[in-house]
Amino acid sequence: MRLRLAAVPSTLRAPATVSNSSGQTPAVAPDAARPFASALRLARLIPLRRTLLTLVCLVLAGVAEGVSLVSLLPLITLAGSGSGDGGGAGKLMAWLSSHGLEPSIGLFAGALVTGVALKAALTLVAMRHVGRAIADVTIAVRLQLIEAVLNARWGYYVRQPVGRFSNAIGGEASQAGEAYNQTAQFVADLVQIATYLVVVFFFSWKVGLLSIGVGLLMSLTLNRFVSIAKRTARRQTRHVRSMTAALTDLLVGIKPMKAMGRQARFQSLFERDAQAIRKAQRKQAFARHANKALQEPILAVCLAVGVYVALEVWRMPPGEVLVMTILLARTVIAIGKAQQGLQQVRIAEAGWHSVSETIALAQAAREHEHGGAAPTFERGAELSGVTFAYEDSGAVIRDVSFAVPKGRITTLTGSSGAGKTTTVDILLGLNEPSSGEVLVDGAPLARLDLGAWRRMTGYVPQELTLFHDTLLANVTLGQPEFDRADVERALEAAGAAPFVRDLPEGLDTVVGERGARLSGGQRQRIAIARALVHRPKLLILDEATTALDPETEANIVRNVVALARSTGLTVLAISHQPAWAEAADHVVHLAHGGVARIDSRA
Ligand SMILES: Nc1ncnc2c1ncn2[C@@H]1O[C@H](COP(=O)(O)OP(=O)(O)OP(=O)(O)O)[C@@H](O)[C@H]1O
Repeated sequence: MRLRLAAVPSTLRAPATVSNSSGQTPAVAPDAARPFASALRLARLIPLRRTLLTLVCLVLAGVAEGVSLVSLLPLITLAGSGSGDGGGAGKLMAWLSSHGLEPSIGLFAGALVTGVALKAALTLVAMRHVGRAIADVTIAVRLQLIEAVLNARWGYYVRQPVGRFSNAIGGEASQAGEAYNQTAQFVADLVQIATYLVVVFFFSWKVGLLSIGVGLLMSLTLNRFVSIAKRTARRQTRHVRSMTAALTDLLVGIKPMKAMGRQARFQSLFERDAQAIRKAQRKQAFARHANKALQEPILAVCLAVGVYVALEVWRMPPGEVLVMTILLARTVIAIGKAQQGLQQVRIAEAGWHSVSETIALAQAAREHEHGGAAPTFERGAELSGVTFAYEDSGAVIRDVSFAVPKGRITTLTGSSGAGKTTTVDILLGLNEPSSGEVLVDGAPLARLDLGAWRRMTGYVPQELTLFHDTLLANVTLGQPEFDRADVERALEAAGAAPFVRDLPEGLDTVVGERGARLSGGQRQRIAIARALVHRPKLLILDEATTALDPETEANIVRNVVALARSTGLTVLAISHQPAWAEAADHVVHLAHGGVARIDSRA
């Protein structure tokens, strides 16, 4: 089954950037100022062997290209004059002769062709590894994000706009792969430049220095466009993230807006982001083209100066000057290509930085579910003197104490905002009390295995969400250990069996986006079945029957009471409905954040 990440509460207008609970960007957030830092962090996501193999292939490709370049000068010299001279070509031919290799056009032409062919083959192998690495990086980032997000504390979800995750898992994760790709290309460009420089220095240190000077001049002149591309890419990523978050929120709550004909108003919300994205894209395109376009004039000027200096000042032989010109041109072109590559790295990094910030924030909010003692549930649970305050607010509940005895039905009631849901969240360990404690069979929840405790419970929230999937998958939550018989038993207890039987496709009916193809009451009954299918020891219902007619509600209450009496199921129901108060063994009245009174059945 394909269940999506559960929708979580979010604000309509998402902030463009987020911080952790203390308002700080976490220490693990990427530092874009350090060159190659991002590439190293990306490389850690894939096997080291692959990165090393890629680097080795690139370096060997550089050596092969060096061999072909070194062969070029004597080849031209031999073709022109038939003999070597006192320059670099002459030295090379003398060295070859002293090692028993007779310099000839055939030898150098063979070396040239072999070098070029080897370079092409090795580059192909390197890029094949890069291709695999891109796929590995992208999937590793996605899995890391999913793992981090699913294991974060409850408070984290409340603060995050859900669209941030959709954006991160899609476009931004792909950009992480692209950042790796561009960095690999950039490294290949650097190896090529190094090869050219070695060859140039081999023939003439003066031309070597000239090449470095030209390269530096080109880098300094064009670096501004790299910075512009980096800045605009980051701005674009931020606004796309903000836009996606806002649109996701809007779509989740589109029904009332459509019903009231107010959706058009919200279009203006996207205007600011759309304008900012347009501006950033324009600037980025300009920076990319300017970087490319300015390289040719710089190259032409440098070549003209270089040829003039070589011929008129250094009085180099014309054959050698011709080869040097070729080498200088290729070096400068390679530097220009590397400059463009760096620009692409900076652009792709923006998405990678954004997704890694999302991962870092989720990891910083990691919940440690496991590690404590395995809980038992023989006597029941208890809140003992619990006080709790949300961030930046006063205490929502104060000194709350009551028991949820095993096999009994406890109803929690109180006015809106009294703190009922907050209390249940504390019982489930979703929120930690500021003082006081939750006890399960007398053991503090803080010392128990939270995951095991939660697996003992069935929970139906106030704002329930069904997934765009079949009824079967919605009840089992995709867990294969539950068969159709388990699901039918749960549907029966939840009072959903009759309407499911009437559906043409029964359990295989797809319920639509957030269960939109079912009525509110039908959705509630499916959610109750979902909470019962794994035979929990504690069933928590947060206003779970509010959408039902009194008869259907009474039927469900009867079923749940029968389950409690026959199986020892413990029930905690938040409800204002008389049916739950009448069925309860204990009714806990919350008022102004405290327990006003507890009514117990004689
Ligand atoms: N995530 C949150 N951050 C800050 N304040 C919150 C948060 N959730 C709830 N509150 C506040 O805590 C108080 C109690 O909310 P809670 O949802 O527990 O009330 P309730 O009794 O369940 O209300 P209702 O019957 O309306 O569902 C309210 O004042 C609410 O505004």
